[in-house]
Amino acid sequence: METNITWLWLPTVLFAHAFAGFWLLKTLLLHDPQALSFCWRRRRPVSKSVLKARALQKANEAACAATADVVLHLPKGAGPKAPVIVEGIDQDAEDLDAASLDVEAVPSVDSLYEDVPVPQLAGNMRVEPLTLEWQRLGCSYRAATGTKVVLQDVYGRAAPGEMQALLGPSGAGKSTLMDILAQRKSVGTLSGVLLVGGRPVSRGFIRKTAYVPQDDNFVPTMTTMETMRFYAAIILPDSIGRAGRQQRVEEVLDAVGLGTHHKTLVGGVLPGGLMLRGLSGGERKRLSIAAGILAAPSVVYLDEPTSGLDSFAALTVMGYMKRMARSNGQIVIASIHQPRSAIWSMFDTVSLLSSGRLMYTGPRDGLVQWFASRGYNYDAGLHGVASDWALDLVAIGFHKPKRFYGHTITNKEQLFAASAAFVARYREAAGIKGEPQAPASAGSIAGLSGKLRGAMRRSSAGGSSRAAAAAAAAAAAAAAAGSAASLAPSGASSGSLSSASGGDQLEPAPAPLWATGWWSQYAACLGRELLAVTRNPADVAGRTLTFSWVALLMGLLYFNMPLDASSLRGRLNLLFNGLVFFCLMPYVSMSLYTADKKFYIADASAKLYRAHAYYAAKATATVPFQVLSALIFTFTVYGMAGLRPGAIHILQNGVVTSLLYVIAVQVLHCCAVLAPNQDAAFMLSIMWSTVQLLMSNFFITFNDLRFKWLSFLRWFSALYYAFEGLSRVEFGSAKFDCSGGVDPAGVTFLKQLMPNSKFLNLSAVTNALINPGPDCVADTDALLNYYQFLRPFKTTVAILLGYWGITHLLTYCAMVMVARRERR
Ligand SMILES: Nc1ncnc2c1ncn2[C@@H]1O[C@H](COP(=O)(O)OP(=O)(O)OP(=O)(O)O)[C@@H](O)[C@H]1O
Repeated sequence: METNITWLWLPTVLFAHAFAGFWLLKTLLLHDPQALSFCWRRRRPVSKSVLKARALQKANEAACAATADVVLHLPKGAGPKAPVIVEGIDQDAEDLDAASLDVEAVPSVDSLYEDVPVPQLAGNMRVEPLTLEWQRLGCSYRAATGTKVVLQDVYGRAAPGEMQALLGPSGAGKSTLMDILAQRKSVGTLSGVLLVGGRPVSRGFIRKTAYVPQDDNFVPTMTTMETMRFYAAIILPDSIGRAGRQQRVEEVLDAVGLGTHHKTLVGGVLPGGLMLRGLSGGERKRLSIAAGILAAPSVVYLDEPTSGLDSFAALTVMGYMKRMARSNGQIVIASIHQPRSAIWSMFDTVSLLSSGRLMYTGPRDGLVQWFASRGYNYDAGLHGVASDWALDLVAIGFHKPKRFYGHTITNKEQLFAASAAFVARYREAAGIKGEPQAPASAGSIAGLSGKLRGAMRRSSAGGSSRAAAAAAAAAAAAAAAGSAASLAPSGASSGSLSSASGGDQLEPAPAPLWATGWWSQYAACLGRELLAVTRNPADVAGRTLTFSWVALLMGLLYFNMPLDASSLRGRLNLLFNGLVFFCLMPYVSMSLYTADKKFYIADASAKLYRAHAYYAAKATATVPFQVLSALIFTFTVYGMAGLRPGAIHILQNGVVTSLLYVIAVQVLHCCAVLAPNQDAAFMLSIMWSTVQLLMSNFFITFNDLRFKWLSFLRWFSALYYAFEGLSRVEFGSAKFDCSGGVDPAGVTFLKQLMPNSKFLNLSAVTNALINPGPDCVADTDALLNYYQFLRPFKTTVAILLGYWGITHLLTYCAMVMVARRERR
């Protein structure tokens, strides 16, 4: 007798393959739009925006090529000291390079990049020029060996239109300082004062800043345009409107030279290890910058913007930033290693750190003068670019040949003495009274903003006046440089915002913490999640196929089970095996869950969106696909094996299996968030899975437990509840025909197992077992009683729903907690 339900499993299998094929094809076409060109040959019209972008790109390249010419075209026979003949040099660059390179000049940024467009601000967007000032900043961590001070007594200031370099050897504290300034620091004991426009920094200040990290946080399967639209939807205010957002995105992409790459995938390594071709390293960096400047921030922090770029790409990126800062009155603070001379000349001011101490802060050309006043002399012919020399000077722990370095800093004592001298000079010139900052003690680890705000309140109570702070900083910098140079950077002061960089502080307008509402954030995150899951071949498409193929295998093994008592064991085994598969299958996606965590932490540190908006979007985007996969598996196996007929039973089976699968996914996701790394996440998950299997009541019934009290573990086994639910659906109030009797092979086995049983050897007994009669009926409620599966189906579903809800709650709390703890 045919028991398999063809109308159920065959369409399910066909649908699964068509569904997975659809997403795979879409992904293929995204990677290679010409992949199906053998099917049709049609030239796609080039859109107006792409044509415009191509023209701009050409202009950009021409400007950059001109740069290359200027720098490379030395007069014939020119030696290292021969003058370079260029036109249009900038006075600052000339001063610097005369001193540092012993060449006449490096061309000015303005002359190099005058043709490169700086994006106009869309609609009613405007940059709010702000001054930034920090005093006595400190940071320490609790370590096994005691308190580890990584930043101490750091001062500085930045004015609108200024580009400031953060220099220092590895481990000097540059990233720590930048994290504090960008309000991203969430670990460690922090101290000091951060003033914006002379006022204590407020929560909303982060909306006026952009932090461009060294490693970006883009979804590899999204195009540049989709990526920018996501950021636009999150960080541009709702009032700009859809058209305004699109205009701004196009402008910024054009400006950073990505106007012709709207449809290029970002690319990179997908969670799971698949490598996607996409943007080059330099293009990714430009995309990071584009995302950073989208909302016209007042302050842009760049964490090592040139790392990983070739020197030409580095020059292009920094040249663009310089022009943007100057044109829009934005502050750019960039941590940087070994800038080439042309890039070094772009910086207006410098902060030099070493071992967490401030070695210098002030105008770029005051750096050499300050150290010269301390007896550390710079020889341009010998030492190269001044920044390289300064880095060498403050690096300790290495052998420094005297012939090359002359008088230099070689140990901590000398380093701390030089730092103390600079800080004392700075404080004296700024009129800052009181003791210098003591090392931040290892107190409780607090969130950055709370800690800083606390510190700022104390500072305000101390009567620090805004005007005095500004004037003091300027005076200090001038004094520190030992020259008449003012803090106002030459570039900024010559620009339209010169007044802003003088003594008057620009006060910030209050800003809300979030640029957009909950729904806008939810919609943007949902769109991004959908693109991420549907375009990753290992996600939706790969999982659908895996579910379908495993189901086909399982269905073939149990194909067409007879609808009588002889199939009872097979049915029970099949139900259990299917549930085990649902518990194990989420392991294949562990890399996706750990990648999600990394993504969220990075976005949370930039305060891009509300945690609940993100979480709700993630669940909305992923749960339907999870349920679909579970149903594809269930319907295929159910139909092929021929489980209990009836639509209601099929539906109830699907509800339970889907619930178990989403629970298993959620538990593994939670483990990935809680665990410090993927290995630990696997360990946690395996502990959970072991409890699921052992406490399912299948391998060992609770009645058979040696230590009965251990049966409390069943409350943690979602597999147990699901098994109970499925058993009730399959066997509840069912009557199975048993007229076929017990399999004769089984009876023979019993006889061999118990050779002394006289009763079994009676032929009447054997016959009764093999031929129990035509009216034999097996009441499967006895089976349910044996396993103590007595709960009503609805109760089981309610318990599974509650279990799922709790796992979501745990994951959400863990995610928020982890994001608070670690930001990088
Ligand atoms: N969470 C932490 N716990 C303990 N020490 C830390 C922590 N984060 C950073 N540090 C230490 O703080 C010091 C400064 O680190 P930071 O990353 O700011 O330096 P950096 O100048 O940016 O270095 P690099 O140029 O190599 O990136 C380093 O010694 C680093 O080991």
